[in-house]
Order: sequence, then structure tokens, then C-alpha cells
Amino acid sequence: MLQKVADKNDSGQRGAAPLLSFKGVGKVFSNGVTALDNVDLSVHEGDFVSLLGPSGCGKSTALRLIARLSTPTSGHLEWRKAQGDDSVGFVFQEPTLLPWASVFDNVWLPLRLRGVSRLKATPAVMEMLARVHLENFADAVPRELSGGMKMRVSIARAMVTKPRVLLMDEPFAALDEITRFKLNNDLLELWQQERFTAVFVTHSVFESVFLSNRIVVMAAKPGRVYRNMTVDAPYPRDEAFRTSTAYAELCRRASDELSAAMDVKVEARS
Ligand SMILES: Nc1ncnc2c1ncn2[C@@H]1O[C@H](COP(=O)(O)OP(=O)(O)OP(=O)(O)O)[C@@H](O)[C@H]1O
Repeated sequence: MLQKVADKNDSGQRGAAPLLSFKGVGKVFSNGVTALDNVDLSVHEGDFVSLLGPSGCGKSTALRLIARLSTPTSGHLEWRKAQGDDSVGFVFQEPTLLPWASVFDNVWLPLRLRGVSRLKATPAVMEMLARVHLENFADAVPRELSGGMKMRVSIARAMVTKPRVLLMDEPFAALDEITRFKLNNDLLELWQQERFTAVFVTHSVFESVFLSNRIVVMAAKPGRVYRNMTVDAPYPRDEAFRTSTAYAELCRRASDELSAAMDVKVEARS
């Protein structure tokens, strides 16, 4: 069943117009920093795309542009118009939960802001809590939760409105490795169930290879796309994939690309 969904995710790319394209996008801040320079980048429906690169290469800036929290200073972003729904959800590195509110109320919040009553929101909130394996913690408050559980709440809150695109800015960077692996598995399961398009920012080669069907390796100063790498491994991906030679080889390739992207930066400065 999951394999079928994964096939659908993969087939979504072939031949179809991208869901979202960066067309020669530049972003220069008022302090003169060029965060992004002439970026061309396409995201297809159902993609799991990771933006991988050194600090300062413009990964977060790119996410903020997709979320419309910021606008390009040159070029433009183009959304495919056909289905008309370009809604986005955002998950940040910090879970940023309301400390006084229950898990249920935290997840309800985006629906509440749209005028949906507690009663009406209950099925959607409980469904999302079940999806992130927190259905038994609806009444807990954030201080009672572990870091991984707080992040699950944050993901459920971002997903409760069923956005078409889920943007994630290093969501697992502050977690221990075991929790991070578990959340990587659960995120892939959620992606395969809900069929959203994911754009995921990370510094981790291992995480980007495990999760993505495509990795955009970026270079810094100025921030730009260095390489588009296809991760040619079938979904679902599980612990067997994580310990496979295919995974090790893909990580080696991604690591080489990242090292090369960082060398480019050094050469450009010297
Ligand atoms: N609001 C801002 N004003 C000025 N400069 C900014 C602003 N936001 C980001 N920058 C600069 O733009 C560049 C790209 O920043 P951005 O946060 O997008 O990079 P990043 O790849 O996400 O970095 P990190 O991995 O460290 O989070 C950096 O040099 C950063 O200092």
C-alpha cells in the first residue's frame, strides 16, 4: 500500500509541469548581503526535496520566499495554477508551542484562526495527532513532552490544515540521533499517507539522503544552487535502507557534492 503511494509520488514528476519554480531568483538584503543569486529550482508535486548546504547559503531564505514571508529582489517564483491550491505549512527548528495550551489546543490553533470551532475541529485534530502517534497526549501540555514529542506536535499543527506544501527548516537538528531517526521514519510515513510536497532544509547529508527523492546542494557567498542530485532509491525507506550499501553509496555521493560546493566558495573568495 505504501509502495503504491510512493510510486504515485514518484510518477508525479514525470512529464508534469512543476508545482513551484524559482526563475532566476535573487535576494539581496538591505545590508548588501546576497542571500540568493540567480536561483533556478523546480519542485514537482509529491516531491520530497532537501536543500542541503553550508551555513549562510540561503536555505532558510529560499523557504521564506516559498512561504511568502519574503519577496525576491530579482526574478520570480511561479506556482502551477491548475489546481489553484498553493497552501503551505511551516515547521521551524524550534517547535514554538503555546506553553500554557494543551497539545490539542496547539494543533487546533491554525483552524481556530480560520474560525473553526473546537467541536468542528476535533476530527481533524485527532486525526493529525494519530498520524504523529500522539493521540493519547491530547490533554498534555508542552512541558510534559520530550523534545521529539514537541516536534511531532509542531508537525501536526502545520499539517492540520492539509497544506499542499510542507516547508521544514531543520526541524530535527536539536534532537538526539535516535529520536531524529525515528522522526525521519515517521515523517516519511506521513508524507506517503498525506501526499504533500515537502521542502526540507538540513545540514545533514545522511538525513537528506534518507528522506529525499531529490537533493538540491547549495553553495554560499552568494547563495546559489550548486547541484541537483536525484536520490534513486525506492520508497518506503526503512531501517534496512539505512544500513544498506546503496544508502552508504548515496551518502558518499552527496557528501562529495557538498564538499565540492564548499570548495567552490573557498575558490571564489581567494
Ligand atoms: N533579514 C536579513 N537581513 C540581512 N541578512 C540576512 C537576513 N536573513 C539572512 N541574511 C543573510 O543571508 C545569508 C543567507 O541566510 P540564510 O539564513 O538563508 O542561510 P542558511 O543557509 O539558511 O543558513 P543556516 O544554515 O546557518 O541557517 C546569510 O549570510 C545571512 O546572514
